[in-house]
Amino acid sequence: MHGLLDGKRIVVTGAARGLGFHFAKSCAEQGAMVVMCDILAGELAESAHSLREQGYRIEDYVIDLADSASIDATFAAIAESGAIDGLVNNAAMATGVGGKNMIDYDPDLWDRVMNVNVKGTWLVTRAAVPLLREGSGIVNVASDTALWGAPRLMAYVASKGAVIAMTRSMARELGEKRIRINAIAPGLTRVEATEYVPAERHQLYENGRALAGAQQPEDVTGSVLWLLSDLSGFVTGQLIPVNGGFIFN
Ligand SMILES: NC(=O)C1=CN([C@@H]2O[C@H](COP(=O)(O)OP(=O)(O)OC[C@H]3O[C@@H](n4cnc5c(N)ncnc54)[C@H](O)[C@@H]3O)[C@@H](O)[C@H]2O)C=CC1
Ligand SMILES: Cc1ncc2c(c1O)C(=O)OC2
Repeated sequence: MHGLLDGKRIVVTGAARGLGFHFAKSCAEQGAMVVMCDILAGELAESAHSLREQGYRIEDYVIDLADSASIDATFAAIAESGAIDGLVNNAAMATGVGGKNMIDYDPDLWDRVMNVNVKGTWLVTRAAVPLLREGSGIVNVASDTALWGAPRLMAYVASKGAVIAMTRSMARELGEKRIRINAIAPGLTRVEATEYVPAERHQLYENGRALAGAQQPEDVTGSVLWLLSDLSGFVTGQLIPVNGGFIFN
């Protein structure tokens, strides 16, 4: 069996559910050993167990991106079993952060969203870098809402814009270590976290795509696998929208 990620050890944050779970699973299917991290301890244990039952090599760690001590402790534990070959910065506050316009938005929620989505991505990347082998790839999961400016989702949109900009800056620094870092910008994808999104919003996306219709997690995994693999070995600092060709204006 030859997989795109044979023998690589890949860390995926936010892997208990949603897109992160699909990224973890597809990395495992491509031959990787996967380190699944999430704040949801119970769901993480169940998800890791379900993949182990399918014969995959999975480690799982509880982590809180809002707590730098938790991040450093998790990566110290990961380091005990050796180096890593890739990282997917997928965890983010993506649920319960929208629906309010900018006038009514709660400043404390703004702080939490920025803290987890932006600072958390930096702190995780910082903790991972000493463990990453030369040639490794990092994938930051942004969102196409940052490209077209989804309304009533302001803090989230701002946080993803920051992730995109941070990716470009980090690429220049990490290039010195021969580590690549890129971002993807998925469109609205059908997962538990987006079930609350009103039907009209789903319709707007689905009708606005060059490839019309619903976006599933399976539509996003290929881009992550490619960016983690040696096939993208000269690609860094880039943003790849993975949204079926959503038309922005
Ligand atoms: N579903 C969608 O339509 C889209 C999602 N995205 C992005 O994809 C990524 C995954 O989101 P979904 O699967 O949709 O949502 P989700 O809410 O199911 O997944 C997010 C995961 O991150 C974890 N997480 C949240 N806060 C954390 C913290 N402080 N520490 C550690 N883990 C934490 C959650 O427990 C959860 O498992 C996010 O970065 C999201 O912004 C981007 C574009 C579209
Ligand atoms: C929470 C949330 N709500 C709506 C949307 C997204 C999202 O993550 C997204 O990325 O595109 C639209």
